[in-house]
Amino acid sequence: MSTVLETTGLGKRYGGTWALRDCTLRLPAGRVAALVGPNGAGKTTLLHLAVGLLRPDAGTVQVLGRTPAADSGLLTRIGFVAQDSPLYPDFTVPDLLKMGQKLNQRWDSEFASARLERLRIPFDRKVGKLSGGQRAQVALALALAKRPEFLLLDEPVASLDPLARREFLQALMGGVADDGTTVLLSSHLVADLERVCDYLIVLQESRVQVLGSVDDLLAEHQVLIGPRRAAAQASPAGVASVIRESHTDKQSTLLVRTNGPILDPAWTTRDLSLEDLVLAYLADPSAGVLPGPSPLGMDLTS
Ligand SMILES: Nc1ncnc2c1ncn2[C@@H]1O[C@H](COP(=O)(O)OP(=O)(O)OP(=O)(O)O)[C@@H](O)[C@H]1O
Repeated sequence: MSTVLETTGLGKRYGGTWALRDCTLRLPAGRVAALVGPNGAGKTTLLHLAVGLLRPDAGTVQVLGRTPAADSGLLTRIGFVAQDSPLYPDFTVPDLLKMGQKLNQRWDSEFASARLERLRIPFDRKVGKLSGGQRAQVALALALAKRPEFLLLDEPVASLDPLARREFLQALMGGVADDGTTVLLSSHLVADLERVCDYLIVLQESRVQVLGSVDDLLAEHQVLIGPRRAAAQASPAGVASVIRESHTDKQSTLLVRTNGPILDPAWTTRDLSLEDLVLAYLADPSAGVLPGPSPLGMDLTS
């Protein structure tokens, strides 16, 4: 399977502080990847390195087999919606559509106009006078109209109301499904991402903490509910590591990474949501799932 984004030991430093460090990851083509992590984890830095707005201080980054920042031809093949959807404030939507047409060979003007008309975005008003959510919709329409091979979005839904958020993500999926576009989408709204993303990258403290296909990650994690266990007690067979645990007087609830089936009848098992998984890892910066020979023999990178 071809690779759209590949980083090796990638790092970016501001003064003496690393904004992103030792970042090694591979995003296969056709994936819709969620990029999550707490404030300041390095998400925007990674996206800016990938689109060539920043140059690495360590390691390498390759997008579609090329080096961003050194290859301006790459810009015609990628779409980027930056945080807060910056657009020329004095331009109207038709101005932006005209500019997009001039600058992009594969530009789909009809798609962008139809989409923005359907969303009732005012065409006669300067975009600086649109609401934050309307600007986000304009920015997405412009990015999709490029028909990019790789689309990167930095917190695109943060300013949208819940209904608009759902519509935005549906439009995103509709817009990319036919073309097989690879998407990398940063957001704090993990529950929303669960519906649309099939790949997960968690950054924490400027490093990659979790990386892999959502299906594989959910398959190898489970919630176990059983009798209250003592602090030093061994985990049941099939548990590779306990990511998070909570206890009542009589009962323990463990979120675990497995390396085999849990057959001990004392424990009831339950699947977990992507949000549960992400929150558990974020709560424990020392835990991590990175590609390599996995306990279940799954290749987390494909
Ligand atoms: N221009 C800059 N100068 C100095 N430090 C910076 C600069 N940009 C980012 N940083 C620092 O780099 C780290 C990573 O920032 P980044 O914006 O990549 O995080 P983020 O995960 O996108 O955060 P958020 O979720 O808040 O948007 C932070 O500690 C931030 O303060």
